[in-house]
Amino acid sequence: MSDDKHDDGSAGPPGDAVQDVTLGVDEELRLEVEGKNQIVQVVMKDGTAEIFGTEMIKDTLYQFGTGAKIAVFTYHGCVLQIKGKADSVYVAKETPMIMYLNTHGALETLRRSADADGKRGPIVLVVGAQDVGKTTLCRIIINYAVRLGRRPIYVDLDVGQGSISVPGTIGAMLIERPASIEDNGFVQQAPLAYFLGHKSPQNNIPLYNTLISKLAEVVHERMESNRKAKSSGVIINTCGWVKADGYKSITHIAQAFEVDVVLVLDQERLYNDLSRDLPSFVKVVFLPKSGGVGDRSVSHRQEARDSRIREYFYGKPGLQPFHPHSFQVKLSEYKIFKIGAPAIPLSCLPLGMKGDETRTKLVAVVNPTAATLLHRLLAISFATDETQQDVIQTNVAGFVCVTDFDQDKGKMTVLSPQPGPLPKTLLLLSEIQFMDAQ
Ligand SMILES: Nc1ncnc2c1ncn2[C@@H]1O[C@H](COP(=O)(O)OP(=O)(O)OP(=O)(O)O)[C@@H](O)[C@H]1O
Repeated sequence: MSDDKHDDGSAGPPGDAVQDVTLGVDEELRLEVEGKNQIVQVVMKDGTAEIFGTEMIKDTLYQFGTGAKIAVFTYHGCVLQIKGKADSVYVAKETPMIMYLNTHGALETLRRSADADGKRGPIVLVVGAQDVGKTTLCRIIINYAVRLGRRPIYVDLDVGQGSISVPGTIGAMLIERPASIEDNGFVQQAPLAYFLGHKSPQNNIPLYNTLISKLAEVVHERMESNRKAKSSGVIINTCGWVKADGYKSITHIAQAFEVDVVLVLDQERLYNDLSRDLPSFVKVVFLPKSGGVGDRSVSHRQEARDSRIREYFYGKPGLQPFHPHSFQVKLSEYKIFKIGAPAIPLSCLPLGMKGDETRTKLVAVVNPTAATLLHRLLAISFATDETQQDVIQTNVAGFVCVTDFDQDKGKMTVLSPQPGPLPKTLLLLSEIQFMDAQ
């Protein structure tokens, strides 16, 4: 790596170091930005390169802010210019990218035969422990498919990070163009989101499994109604919950979505267990993780969750900002529910009732207090009647955050992406909190 400083007058904080980096065939530059308010700029000056499957455009400036952890990979070699102070910048010669590309090639073969036979394209499940690069692998193979003109459906079941809506939801969306490099994700067009209300599926497993079955049903319907989506198939991202109930949940997902291919990242035991337990027509494939993916601490995950919610309301930092609205709503005009009564010992349940049933029960939040609502996210449900079945199995329109509560006046102030009034009157209380410190 050469490290020559120069001052060409282009964008970037003055006085920052400029590095020119030449990458050879199949090499990757890994870059991490940790410091507060730090920005690193990357320009590809020559050759070809991509960031998690999205092609970089020559002589275009890409900016990465605090928390960015990216890899610029090249199949044919390139020259990059990096400006600004990154906390870690290094070139890796060993990457699993060729294996990921081959996986894409195999999926593309399945898509081609689906096209020819008028059948469904591959339904692919990506599994592995936490922090092995599942979301990144999904992004790479979706980008490769979209670059060939495919329109796959992306399903995100990772409630902890919630890349399709906010944390605490699972969802799906049709992908029509590659992920944005700077926005660090796919453009959200009419995403379909279902409400769990917890940051981990373990907090309400029966509800999580019910939502998965419902989402699978809707995704299958959407595939049938869109020829291109049908042959392009589905890519499903999961959370890193792989043991005991987590393993059962993976097999439930595989069954509900009628998965054809499972990509197991990094864990041989999981690969062996799934190869043994899933039907023989399901192809289970083991893939190594990238050396660039590192473990994230609990606090780092919490920060990632907070910044995902902040982005939902305010947009990505440093990029085109959103302008959320803040307004008061009268509590008497809305009905607030939470899903799931506390678990009751089996011996105390009425005859014939299963323990699981209490966990999907709709519980009205009557006379809420500041302690119940303040800083909580509320989902706005599209449900048209207040039956448990309808509310649980209906997708949500979006979210607001309660920023103030006036018990005497019976009003709360909400932060909302849209101006008031709220489009629906049925609200669902999430356990997830957000401190609006803009
Ligand atoms: N090759 C790479 N080089 C550097 N950073 C990478 C690379 N691949 C992925 N990352 C970064 O590693 C972090 C974790 O990756 P990712 O979110 O894909 O893991 P995950 O398994 O989905 O995590 P989770 O368990 O939270 O679902 C992300 O910030 C991602 O940008």
